[in-house]
Amino acid sequence: MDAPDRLSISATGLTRAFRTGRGPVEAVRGIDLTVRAGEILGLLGPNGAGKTTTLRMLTTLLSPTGGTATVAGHDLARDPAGVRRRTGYVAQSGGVDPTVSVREELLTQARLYRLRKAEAAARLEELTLDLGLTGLLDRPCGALSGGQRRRLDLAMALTHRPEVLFLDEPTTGLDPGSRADLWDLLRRVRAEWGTTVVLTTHYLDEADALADRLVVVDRGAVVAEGTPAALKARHAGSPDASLQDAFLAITGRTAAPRESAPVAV
Ligand SMILES: Nc1ncnc2c1ncn2[C@@H]1O[C@H](COP(=O)(O)OP(=O)(O)OP(=O)(O)O)[C@@H](O)[C@H]1O
Repeated sequence: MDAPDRLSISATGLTRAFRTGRGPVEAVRGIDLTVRAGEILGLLGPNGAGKTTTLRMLTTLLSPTGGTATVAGHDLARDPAGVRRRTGYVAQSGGVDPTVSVREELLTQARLYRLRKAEAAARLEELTLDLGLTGLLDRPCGALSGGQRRRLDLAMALTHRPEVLFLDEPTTGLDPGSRADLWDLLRRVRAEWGTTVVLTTHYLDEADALADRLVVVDRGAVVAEGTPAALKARHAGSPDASLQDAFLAITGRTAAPRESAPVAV
């Protein structure tokens, strides 16, 4: 595996403002971030904190309006193609074609990354086994369950063996069993390939169980960072306290996703 101190991501003053009809929105205001190779980093924050905007910048989908970053050894502004070659991204809602089979979708992805035919077939077999997609290859993507669909999204993002994998709320909407399966998968990907993983989540149990280190973002800026135990000790009084309490102390809000807001009956 990589030397422990090698950095996969180093961002300084990363900023993104949007112009809107109601004036400028500063979605991300000067985020500094370092992620070590092989680390699993959890990006937490209340709704609208700037997590997705940060991931979209680090994956080259959105240009920063300020700041610099190096991702997997490539400069974000000077070499976006280099960044794209070495990173994978699972967005909140992946764009697979519901009518196309899982096999076809994976092979198309392999072609997009210019894998040769034999290489693509070998990678397909490997990813199918690793991500538990055996038996699903001839199914249309639209017929997959939520958990199966996330595994396909993950397989697609891993097709080109990226050094860094970005995941935006990968387990939102999954049942507890499928969530735990995905955590195991991510741990396995990291262990086998040394992949660096950066994920956003609103589930604090997930952040606690999976992430080596957490960065809490609020109103576009980093407001706390550390291991789950360190954040609990520093902000909730004890390493055995709950991450919910630490998050509440840091941001003044709960981490609940928008759709889980209480519904009046
Ligand atoms: N294209 C855009 N145009 C205008 N404002 C935007 C745009 N994209 C994001 N924003 C705003 O930037 C802020 C940060 O949004 P972002 O989606 O990054 O937050 P988030 O932390 O991912 O939130 P959530 O947890 O709800 O997904 C929000 O106020 C959002 O409304």
